[in-house]
Parts: sequence; C-alpha cells; structure tokens
Amino acid sequence: MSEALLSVRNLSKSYGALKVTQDVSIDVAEGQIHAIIGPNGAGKTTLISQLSGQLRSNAGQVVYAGEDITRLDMAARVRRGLARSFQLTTLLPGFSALENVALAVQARAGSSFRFFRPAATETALNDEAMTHLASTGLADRASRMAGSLSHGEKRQLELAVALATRPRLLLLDEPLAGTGHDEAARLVDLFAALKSRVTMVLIEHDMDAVFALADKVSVLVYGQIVVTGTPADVRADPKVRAAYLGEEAA
Ligand SMILES: Nc1ncnc2c1ncn2[C@@H]1O[C@H](COP(=O)(O)OP(=O)(O)OP(=O)(O)O)[C@@H](O)[C@H]1O
Repeated sequence: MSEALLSVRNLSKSYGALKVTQDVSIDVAEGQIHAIIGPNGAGKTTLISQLSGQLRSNAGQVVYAGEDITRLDMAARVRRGLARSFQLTTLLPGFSALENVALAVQARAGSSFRFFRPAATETALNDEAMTHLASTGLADRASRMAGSLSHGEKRQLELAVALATRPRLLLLDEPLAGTGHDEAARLVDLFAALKSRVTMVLIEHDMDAVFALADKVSVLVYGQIVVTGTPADVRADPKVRAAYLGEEAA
C-alpha cells in the first residue's frame, strides 16, 4: 500500500456516555480529495475537529506525513501544513480582502520577513497575498472590504486565507453551506483546480459536489465508518443507500 499523507487509526471521541466518533480509521492519499459523508449528527464535524487538533480524542492515533501528531495542538498542526477552513468567523469584515490574506501570510511567516525594510515587508506580504487571491478567483476583489463581499466570495476568501498557511492538507467543513447554485459551482471548480497542490478532507452535504470532486468517500453513521470506497462503490453500497442516500431520496 502506498504511504498515506494522513492515517487515522481507531479515533474516538465521547462526551460522557455519548460516543460521538468510534474507532474511526481512514487513510488519505496525497493529492486526493477524501469526502466524509453521513446523516446529520453522525459525528462529521467532531471528526474534523479531532483531525485539526481543536478537540482532543479519547482514543486512537493520527499520523500525518509520517509523524504521530495525536497529541499536538491545532497551532502545531497548522505549522506542519494541516489546516482547517470554512469557519466564517475567521474573516475580518472591516479589512480588505487583500489585508485579510496578508495578515494570514504574516501570521504564518512570523519573523521571516524581518530582514526586509518595513515598506518592502508590506510589498512582499501583499505580493504573496495577491497570489492566493488570484488562485481563488478573487484578484479583482483585492481592495473590497471582506464584509461587503457576496457569500460565495467570502467562502473563496476563506479559502485564500487558508492557502496563506501553505497547507499540504486542508480540512474543509461544509464549504458549500449556504451558497447558491452558481457560487457552489464556482467553489467546486476551485477545489478541483487546487487538488494538484493540496490534499483535502471534505465534509459536505451537497452530494452532487461530493460525487463530482471526491476520489474516495467514507460514510460515517452513528460515529462509525460503515464503508470507504470510490464514489461509484459508495453509491452502489446497500448499507449506504439504507443509511444515507435512501434517506435523502425519500
Ligand atoms: N460538545 C458536545 N457535547 C455534547 N455532545 C456533543 C458535543 N458536540 C457534539 N455533540 C453531539 O455529537 C453528535 C455529533 O455531532 P456533529 O456536529 O459532529 O455531527 P455532524 O455529523 O457534523 O452533524 P451535521 O451534519 O448536522 O453538521 C451530535 O449528537 C451532537 O449533539
């Protein structure tokens, strides 16, 4: 088996007697989009929080790029290139799109721009920020206040902010939530284009998007993975049809 970029083994999280995720094991190959789907309350967001380091797991192991990161906090994981995107609160509405991304570049770069003079530092930060705006289709929105962007553009900007951390693996938690048809289609195209640069774990309720984007799909039901496979395998699996897709179609 080729080495996975992310290897999750028997990961579990409980709140008292409530077992929210149980013995979750998945392998995410570099350069792939691995979707995690499942009914409401199945534990998807909890699992993403365990992978990002926002939640401590009760049991199990997370190995990323060959390193056991189970006990690392979120900041340490981000420094290693494992980042989570799509929490609207991370945007600063009163700052321009460019400033939002430049701040994220600065946060990542720390003192590495120190040898530049202040004006040159700003130019270097803005230059890098512009490349992230361009790769998320927002080059022409650079000077617009983040708060004045459309919902879909805000989601693109969140993606640009996440790219500023130079992730190798991005955790995407319902990136299409609340977007209209055209906005969703634009984001799907963006994720497809980014795949060659960044590996992604995707939680998403929009099944058209999941089946268009994902190389692998894992189905989580009551905190447990019931099947992992290609989109075609998962669509055809009777357990999935009963537990999830059937429910959607009903
Ligand atoms: N901090 C918490 N304390 C107690 N129970 C929690 C906590 N966080 C989540 N849960 C419970 O864990 C279960 C799974 O929640 P989670 O948000 O991970 O599911 P989900 O699959 O992401 O759902 P959705 O698709 O609706 O977003 C739910 O029953 C939820 O009520």
